[in-house]
Amino acid sequence: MSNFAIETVGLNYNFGNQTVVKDLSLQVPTGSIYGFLGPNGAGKTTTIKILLNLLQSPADQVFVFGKEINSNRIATLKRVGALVEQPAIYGHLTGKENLINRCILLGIRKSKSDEMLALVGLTEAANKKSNKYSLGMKQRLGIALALVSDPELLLLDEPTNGLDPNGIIEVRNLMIDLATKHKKTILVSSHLLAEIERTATHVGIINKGQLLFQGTINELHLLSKPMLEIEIDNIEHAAEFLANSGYQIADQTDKKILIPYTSSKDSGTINTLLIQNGFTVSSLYQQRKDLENLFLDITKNN
Ligand SMILES: Nc1ncnc2c1ncn2[C@@H]1O[C@H](COP(=O)(O)OP(=O)(O)OP(=O)(O)O)[C@@H](O)[C@H]1O
Repeated sequence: MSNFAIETVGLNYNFGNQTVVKDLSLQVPTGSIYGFLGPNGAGKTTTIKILLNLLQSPADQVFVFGKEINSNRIATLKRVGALVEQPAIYGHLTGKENLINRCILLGIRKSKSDEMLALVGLTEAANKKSNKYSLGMKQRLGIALALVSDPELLLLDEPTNGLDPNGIIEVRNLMIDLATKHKKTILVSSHLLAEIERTATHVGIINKGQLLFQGTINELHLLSKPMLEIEIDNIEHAAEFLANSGYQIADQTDKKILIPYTSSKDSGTINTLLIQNGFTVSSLYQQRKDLENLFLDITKNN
């Protein structure tokens, strides 16, 4: 049996004469949180719709749980839950009523609704009309609806899009819980590198329908080394001092010096060293890369 919950083999997909997915070979390990990262229009939603057989792929290019999707549609999709675009919620019903509705539709005992509410942290809001829910609560209800059938695999298309910081944290923690405590495999799409870095164990990066990188989150970090950004006075002397102390200067502006980030302990040591030698350090932090910089790193490394 394949170790991949999802495997695509040279997948191609066109809308008319526009090719939106090109030779895409995804490998999503069972039990992973796979961050599917790419800018708007990269082809993420199209790929997710293909994985759900909402768009039909050519034969023998998409395998879910090791089975070809087109010829095993019903059996495979029974094991998959999804949240694509807006969650299908009846606003005039409470969260619990929405879930009971789904249980009835799927022929599942109604008491499952309480388990799902607890799982996504909505027990207290169970009897509130869902149109009174915050966006984060609505997303969590959407995920609960996708979980009613107890799927092994969850496909979440930009689940934190449009959420406030609290909502983002709620959804993020829920994904981590589902993967670690409930052993779900999760494919989650996003256009934000920082978002994926906080949850994913594995990453696939797509641009213009093509896979640029695929690997573990650690492999991604090796490829795209984080930097320590030091804002400091007397910049020329500080850079010279750091270089003489054995640190590699990766970049320098008139206010900041960048050196490769190693650990928070090393950052502390550098801070102490600079202060003891008479420099004033205004800030010192690990620079976060955005997707654009990551693309540059990947292209350089290839
Ligand atoms: N139904 C459709 N008909 C024609 N073209 C489409 C259709 N759906 C998507 N596209 C085009 O396919 C390309 C990929 O879109 P897709 O929605 O898959 O990207 P995405 O990575 O999910 O981006 P976003 O985050 O903006 O949704 C885009 O150029 C889009 O305009």
